[in-house]
Amino acid sequence: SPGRLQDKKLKITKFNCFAGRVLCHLDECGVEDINEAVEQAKTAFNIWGKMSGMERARTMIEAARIIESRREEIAQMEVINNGKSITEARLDVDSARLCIEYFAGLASTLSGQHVQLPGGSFAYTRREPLGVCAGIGAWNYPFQIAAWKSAPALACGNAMIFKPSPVTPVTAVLLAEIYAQAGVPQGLFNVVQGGQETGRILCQHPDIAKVSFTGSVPTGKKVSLYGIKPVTLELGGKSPVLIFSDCDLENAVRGALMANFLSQGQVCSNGTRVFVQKDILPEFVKEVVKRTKSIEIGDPLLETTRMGALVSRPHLDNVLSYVNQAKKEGADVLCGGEVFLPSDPKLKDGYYMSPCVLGNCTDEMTCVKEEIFGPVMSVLSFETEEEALHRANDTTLGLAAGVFTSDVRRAHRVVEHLKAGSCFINNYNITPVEVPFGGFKMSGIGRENGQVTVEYYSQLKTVFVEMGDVDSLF
Ligand SMILES: NC(=O)c1ccc[n+]([C@@H]2O[C@H](COP(=O)([O-])OP(=O)(O)OC[C@H]3O[C@@H](n4cnc5c(N)ncnc54)[C@H](O)[C@@H]3O)[C@@H](O)[C@H]2O)c1
Ligand SMILES: O=CCc1c[nH]cn1
Repeated sequence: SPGRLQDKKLKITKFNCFAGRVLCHLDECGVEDINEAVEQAKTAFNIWGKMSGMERARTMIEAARIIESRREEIAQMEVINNGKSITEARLDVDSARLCIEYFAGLASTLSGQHVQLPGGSFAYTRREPLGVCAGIGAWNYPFQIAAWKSAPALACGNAMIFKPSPVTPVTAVLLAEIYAQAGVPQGLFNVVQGGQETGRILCQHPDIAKVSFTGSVPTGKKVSLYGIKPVTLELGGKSPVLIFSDCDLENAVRGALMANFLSQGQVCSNGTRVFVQKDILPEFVKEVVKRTKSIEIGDPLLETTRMGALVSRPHLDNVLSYVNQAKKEGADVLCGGEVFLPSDPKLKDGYYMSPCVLGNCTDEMTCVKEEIFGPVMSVLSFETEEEALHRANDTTLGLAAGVFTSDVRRAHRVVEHLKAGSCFINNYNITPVEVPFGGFKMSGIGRENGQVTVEYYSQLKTVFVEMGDVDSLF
């Protein structure tokens, strides 16, 4: 309601990441707005939660169809929202659509179990929705995260109130429009805008049954303490990629680039610690540096661009400060790591930098220990499999890990010992919606995508049915 929002004092200023200009101002939602969204969601849930899975699926499939028909418009809006290249933004829109299609397919499969008990009695289980769920998004995949959270929530019969990051507030609103156009009950998927205070109010609301959060470890810790309600936490990473000398080098180089430079390096699962077996290190580094230097940086709306702008000026400054710190600690900047000025004068205030490869890295360096969340790859060398595994696992995080080798036995032996929720063999950073995604250790709790996610958006009710008399002890 615009009338209500105009009363709010706190404002979000959204910048266009690739030109550095003010894009819009938004009012932060407060208690009243959130109460209103929750009331609407409860009303919608009373309708949606009672529908059959097939009925819900039909509406969700319509939402997926609308996304497909608006693909280019959403992708262009995501470029303005986030700064990533149009090529990647289109893939994000596709992933959002596929996720909605996938969970629409699962909606009618939700079922329980029948258990026979003595004397003809029996019990059965029912998988029931939780109610009104909160989704909190990070800024790196704004549209996709909103879909990855809402699709399983809605498929299981829940309502969702979604709060995007204030850094990228725009495209989640398009998803709300699309669900409404597809015919979900009014308020079933609503968007509230704001930062940490809005997020806190939303998560702590007594009628919010579950929180699904994507963001940093420190914020995730706060969210996990908000109350006795189920939480899914998709947090940060500092993931390792192990490149053995028996690998297909061409694929290992491609994999290392995919592990570091998608979305300007702003990907939670990025494999930023690249461990390379000593005997192939010179060859690997030469090829990685050559290809990194040839990455086309600039206007993210151009088809030829492969790296757009980082998400904000403060974030760019932070990433550059990590590169400086790495230099001070003895790493070699093999390429990049500098502010990039596009030739188009309209883009001169955008947040661009050249992708960076750091050589001569050691495990103690800040660039190897901390999540930089920018286009900075740290290359380390190792000699034995045992050593590489020990060093790869020597972190409090455990989101993802990769291994490149042609030895099938080594590949499976290594992933068995890697302490990470998503492991890749001879590839990196693919996220098909049919498979679960999520972290070990401090990288998170729970999973997104795949069949298992149904368990995180529903609750199991057990019903005991007595067919005889009550055998009372009294
Ligand atoms: N594992 C994953 O799937 C995944 C995906 C994307 C990003 N990430 C992680 O997210 C981080 C970058 O994103 P970010 O900077 O937006 O993270 P962030 O933790 O700063 O913010 C995430 C969201 O939480 C909200 N928030 C902040 N304080 C809150 C509070 N006290 N209560 C409730 N909500 C609050 C923010 O407004 C934002 O919407 C990185 O660490 C990255 O690894 C993880
Ligand atoms: O950023 C981490 C991986 C991901 C992609 N989409 C949502 N999360």
